[in-house]
Formats: sequence, structure tokens, C-alpha cells
Amino acid sequence: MERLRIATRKSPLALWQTEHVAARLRAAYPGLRVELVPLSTRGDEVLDRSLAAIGGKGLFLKELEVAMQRGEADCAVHSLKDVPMELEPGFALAAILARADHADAFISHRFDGIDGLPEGACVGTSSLRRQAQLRARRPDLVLRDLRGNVNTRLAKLDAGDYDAIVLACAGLERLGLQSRIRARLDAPQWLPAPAQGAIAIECRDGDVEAQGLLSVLDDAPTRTCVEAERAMNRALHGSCHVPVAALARLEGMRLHLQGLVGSAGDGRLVRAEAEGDALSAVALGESVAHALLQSGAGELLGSVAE
Ligand SMILES: NCc1[nH]cc(CCC(=O)O)c1CC(=O)O
Repeated sequence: MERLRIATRKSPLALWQTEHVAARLRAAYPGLRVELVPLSTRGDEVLDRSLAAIGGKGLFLKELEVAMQRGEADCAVHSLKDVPMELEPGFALAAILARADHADAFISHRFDGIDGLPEGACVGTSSLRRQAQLRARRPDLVLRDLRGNVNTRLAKLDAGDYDAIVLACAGLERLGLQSRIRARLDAPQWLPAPAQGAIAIECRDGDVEAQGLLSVLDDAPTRTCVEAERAMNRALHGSCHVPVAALARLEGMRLHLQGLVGSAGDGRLVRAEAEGDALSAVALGESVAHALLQSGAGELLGSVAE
């Protein structure tokens, strides 16, 4: 292969992530011509409705997958947390890069953290997962929708529309905006989205040449962790209609997984955790999903699925 074309969304974060992948590929293969194919997706264009209302997370992938199907791109770079649990048939994840910071960040001009917010303060986030965890901790807060790319969301905070917002640390760091982080929201109390902080490269299943080339960027420990987190979400039939959070940590060959299912409406949270062998990441994810359902998560999943 002499040339590799990488499809990407056009947001500053997506472009940063794809440039990062391109730079690593150029370093690994000095003779390879790596080109970016920037595309707009429906998820980027429709900003006035929630993702759940316009069809879920696959919306950030569709146009990129079409470009691969048409032979206009050889692979696509995604934030793995935006990749649906079931890929479209004919596609595969050729590489999952070493994870950056997995945590969410609390961002505010005047306040130090969730617990420091005054009664009735207004927090911006459109993520049901973030809303559910905020509600559980501070039932008095007013939660308002906030969509758009990272820079747009920060601009709305700066304009005074919200007292605080919640974003992923990884995205802020990649854009050189880590000085905006007032507090990290940490486990076990606060959990991130499954696979948050991990970048994935998708290609056509069976494109052995591209898969072989891209496999040098795969990070096995990250893959193990996100496999457990995504297996848990899949077993819960997770989508962006349901607040699901998960975090796996690997110590040697032991894998530890914490998960939660919430209700964005009333702040109920169900939590579960388990530990297992790193070689059985999927089974561990499924067992935590099972434990969540046993603890009453089914009721929460059912109440939002209708
Ligand atoms: N939902 C958009 C999105 N997808 C991935 C990231 C952050 C980067 C990552 O998780 O790798 C973000 C922004 C955010 O949630 O603040």
C-alpha cells in the first residue's frame, strides 16, 4: 500500500485525532502517503435536536462508512465512545489506540466542583449519562441541553448561558484546553462513557492490507478495557436513549469493571462492579450487566425505552 486515505469528521477534535493517527502512521511507515478525507456527518449538522431524537450515535459514522464503501477512503478515525456497540456489517475496528484520560471534567468560571455549586445552579449537558449522575448527586440543579463541538460548548459557557458544563478531559487536552478543567470527575463516584478517551480506527472488514498496516497502532490493554465496557453496554442494549456509564481498569492480568445505569429524569442510579481475568473481558462486561439488571436496572432501562 502506497497511499492511505483516512475519512474524518471536520470538528476541531475529530481533525486533531485524525492528524494524530496520520502522524503516527507516517512515523511507522516513512514511505506511506497518508491523506485526510474530511466529511460532514448528519450528527454534526443537526444541532437543534438531541442525538437520541435524530437516530443515535451511528449518525457520526454513516457518511464516513459510505466513503469507505465507495472506495473514497481506506479507513476512518472515531472517538470510540461515539461508535455504536454493533458496527455496521462489513466493517471492523482495525486498531484502538492507547487511551488518554478517561475522566469527565467539570468546567466553570466561578465554581470549583459539583458540590460547590449554589442551590438551583444551571449546568449544561445533553448527555443523559451526565444528567443522571448530576441529578443523583444534586437534585436541585437545573440541567439544560448543550450540544455542538467542544469549542461551541465552551463559548456558550463563556457567554454566561450556564454556571458550569461537563466535558471529557481527553477532548480538552487534545485541543490544548486543559487549563479549562476546574475538577476531574472521578470514579468510583462518577463514571465516564464506555470507551471514553479511546480513539478507534475503522476499516472495511476483510481489507487485510489496511488492517495489517493499522494494527501497529493497536494498544492491547486499552482494547481489553474497552471490550469489557462495551460488552456491558451491549448486554444492556445500551444506546444514547439510556444513561449507561462504565470504567474498566487493568492491573496485570486482573480486570476490574464498574458500571452504572441511571435515569436522567429522577436521578436514580444502579451500580455494580466485578473483577475477572483479562482474557475474559467480554464475559466480565456481561456479568456486570447481569448484576445491574438484578439490582433493578431493568426498570430504568424499560422506563426510558418506551
Ligand atoms: N460526544 C462527543 C465526544 N466524543 C468524544 C469526546 C471526547 C474525546 C474522547 O472521549 O475520546 C467528545 C466530547 C466530550 O464528550 O466532551
